[in-house]
Amino acid sequence: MGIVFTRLFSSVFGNREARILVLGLDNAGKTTILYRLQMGEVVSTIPTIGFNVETVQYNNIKFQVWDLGAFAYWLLAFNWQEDELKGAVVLVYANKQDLPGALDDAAITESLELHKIKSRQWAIFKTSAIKGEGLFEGLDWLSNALKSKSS
Ligand SMILES: Nc1nc2c(ncn2[C@@H]2O[C@H](COP(=O)(O)OP(=O)(O)OP(=O)(O)O)[C@@H](O)[C@H]2O)c(=O)[nH]1
Ligand SMILES: [Mg+2]
Repeated sequence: MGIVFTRLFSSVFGNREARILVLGLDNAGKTTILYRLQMGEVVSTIPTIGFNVETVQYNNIKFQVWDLGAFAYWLLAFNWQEDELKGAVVLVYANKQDLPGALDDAAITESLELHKIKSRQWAIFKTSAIKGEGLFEGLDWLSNALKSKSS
């Protein structure tokens, strides 16, 4: 897995490429979000075994999205090097906002201690992958953050 993350983004014929590593608790909605972004539809999912890699083109940026199941995440944790994520920006989706009792963005910021991140750009967006809400707002932020870094 090591070589996969060596290049976070590069220019390809005027379009940019970025890699997104999707991390989250089991059942959080990672795979649903991935397919919602890619196809604009809700697909039924089963727990991810291994990983999914899909490409999402948005705002002139081609995002290669790595959605890891628990085992792939475990493998990665032992294999990745710090500098492979150097310069990475952090986008947090506070998903399942359509469910009663979902934590809002302020509560999640506090529990993940996002406010303590000083060395990277980060942002949090409330989303409902089922309803298709908030996801592209997050990608807008991400593409602007990547553009401002590389200009
Ligand atoms: N109500 C609600 N359900 C959601 C939302 N997003 C995902 N789900 C449901 O949550 C369940 C788990 O979604 P997945 O996308 O498989 O979650 P995952 O994070 O990929 O799970 P693992 O692969 O097991 O780590 C599925 O039944 C989804 O339909 C959401 O925004 N709202
Ligand atoms: Mg999954």
